[in-house]
Amino acid sequence: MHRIAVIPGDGIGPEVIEQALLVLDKISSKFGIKFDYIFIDAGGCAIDKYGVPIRDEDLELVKKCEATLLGAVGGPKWDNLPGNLRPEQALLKLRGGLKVYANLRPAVLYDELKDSSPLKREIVSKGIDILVVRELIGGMYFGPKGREIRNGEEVAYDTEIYSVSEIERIAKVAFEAAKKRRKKVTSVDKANILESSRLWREVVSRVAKDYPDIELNHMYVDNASMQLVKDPSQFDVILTSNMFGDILSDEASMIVGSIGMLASASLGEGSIGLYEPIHGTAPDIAGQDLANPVATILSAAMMLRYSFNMEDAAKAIENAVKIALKEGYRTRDIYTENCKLVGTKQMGKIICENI
Ligand SMILES: NC(=O)c1ccc[n+]([C@@H]2O[C@H](COP(=O)([O-])OP(=O)(O)OC[C@H]3O[C@@H](n4cnc5c(N)ncnc54)[C@H](O)[C@@H]3O)[C@@H](O)[C@H]2O)c1
Ligand SMILES: CC(C)[C@H](C(=O)O)[C@@H](O)C(=O)O
Ligand SMILES: [Mg+2]
Repeated sequence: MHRIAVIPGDGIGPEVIEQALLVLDKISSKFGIKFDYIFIDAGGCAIDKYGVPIRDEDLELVKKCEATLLGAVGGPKWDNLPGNLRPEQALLKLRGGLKVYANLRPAVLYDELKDSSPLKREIVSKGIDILVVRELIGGMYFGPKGREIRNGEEVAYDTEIYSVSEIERIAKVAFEAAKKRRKKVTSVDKANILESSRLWREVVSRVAKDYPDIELNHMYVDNASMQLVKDPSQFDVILTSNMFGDILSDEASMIVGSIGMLASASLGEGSIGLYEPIHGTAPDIAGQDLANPVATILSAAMMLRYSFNMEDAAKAIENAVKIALKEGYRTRDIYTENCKLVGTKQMGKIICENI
């Protein structure tokens, strides 16, 4: 029996979570393992219900679970609330509270989706298989921030701050991951301008000495965002900060077809993990059965792999997704000519049947 906190959230969150749970139910019956789901309100729906993005007691409940599966939070309805009361605060509280400092975001281009990538054939034909390792509980998201009056006018600030130990632990995650992959780490920073990036670069170079078999290169974030569309095949593991990782992972998702395909795992020291698609609540398509549930379904697969050590079950899900794509099923975001257009629910059903 594995206890999972399930946080559907807002917008398309509940729609994609519903499909991921159907997939987990199928895994449960195939692999003879029980999942105990604890449903928790967080995000805009919790603000409506309780007046806060996530209640303290719910955060404590989450901490007692082995893993958390989250849809997405936020939406225009809550956009004008003060920063500390916005739905997105729930995410930061969860990530910080669970101390999941390593956010793994794999961007893999499936052969079947080469036409869904906006990049030219000659670029995608070299293949794309990138793991973005994003630091998740430091940097500008968590540094000192505020508003005050200076020289008679209002100013606002957020602070990018990283300690040696924070950089060391995330760098180790990237190098360890590279060992099992193509043995290359590209550390992305802005060391030509930011002091925090200069420390980042120094520490990453130091950690690299413990990994002589791994090739390390450093790249400025502006160049990295350009190189990602020019020649994505040059990247294996991208190691970067919270803010740069947020931005680069959305870019990485589009070059492999759609943000609706990208899963993520957020891990700390133990096996407890937070699993969520990298996309948001997609208010423009919410409630219309248009969302691609694959990112959330693949996040559930990552949960089985990293928190429950169920490699076979994780592979069964990943394989079921590949078969659905091979058979030509596509949600609207990845649809190309001559494929079979399906909605959120049907995509989930087909993936379940393929397990
Ligand atoms: N992890 C999270 O909970 C999370 C992540 C990102 C954004 N958000 C929040 O979501 C809200 C909307 O943000 P946004 O519009 O900038 O980003 P978004 O990721 O929600 O949407 C961006 C675009 O991608 C499309 N899209 C996203 N997911 C999709 C899917 N599964 N299938 C098909 N198309 C998909 C949307 O329709 C939209 O056109 C904001 O409140 C934001 O703060 C939450
Ligand atoms: C909603 C927001 C707080 C979040 C982030 O910036 O981390 C999202 O964009 C993501 O990528 O998970
Ligand atoms: Mg993001």
